[in-house]
Amino acid sequence: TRSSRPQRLLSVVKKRAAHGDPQSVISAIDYFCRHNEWAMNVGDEKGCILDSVVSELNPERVLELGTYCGYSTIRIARILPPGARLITLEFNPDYAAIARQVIAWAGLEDKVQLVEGASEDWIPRIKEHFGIETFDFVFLDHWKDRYLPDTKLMEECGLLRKGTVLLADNVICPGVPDYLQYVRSSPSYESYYFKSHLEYTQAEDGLEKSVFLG
Ligand SMILES: Nc1ncnc2c1ncn2CCOCCNC(=O)c1cc(-c2ccc(F)cc2)cc(O)c1O
Ligand SMILES: [Mg+2]
Repeated sequence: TRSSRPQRLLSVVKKRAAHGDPQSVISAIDYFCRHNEWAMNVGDEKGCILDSVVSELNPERVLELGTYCGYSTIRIARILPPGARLITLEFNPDYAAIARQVIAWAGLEDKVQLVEGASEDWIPRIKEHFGIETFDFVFLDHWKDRYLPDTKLMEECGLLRKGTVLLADNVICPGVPDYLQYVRSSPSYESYYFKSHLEYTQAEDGLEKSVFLG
């Protein structure tokens, strides 16, 4: 049967990117998705905004919701300080299997822990399972109707501290209206919208950066 889109992405990475070179993996994926076949990676334009938010924060403990093929996982992991750790949750086992190989090809497996399962099942177990108190940075890029309930769940589970930064992808396209309304009106968050475009297209999209105030 025909290969899957994630399988085609992995084969492009193995053919075009240098093993152990995260930037070449990022460039190979972006070239393929722009010129051959669109895929739902955060992409190069929003990816540069992601890079700037992460490098300004220098987070030690990072959570990513929604791994897909690991594109944003390696964008984040490649600029983390030594000793920093990224936990990424992926629901789809086929995506997870591809993401593990993409992360390994980039040589970043020591900084990344990929966990398979639904965010709502894993978020309440992160503290005791990973021995983590709170996260410094959370990247939301999973089911758009899970952004809000999972943010409230992270609050309830004490995974956020004063200053924790949430960065949400796709706040315009596909859109997360309930999440946006919450972080922009809640006194517990200071929010900022980075206007950009949907990956590899000219459609509007953007990232919402929200600082938890405790
Ligand atoms: N751990 C977990 N717990 C729960 N659920 C989980 C999970 N891990 C994964 N999932 C499942 C969902 O994963 C993928 C979510 N991402 C998107 O759907 C997405 C869609 C578009 C898009 C598509 C079509 C258009 F026309 C225009 C835009 C663009 C994007 O940038 C997107 O990120
Ligand atoms: Mg996305």
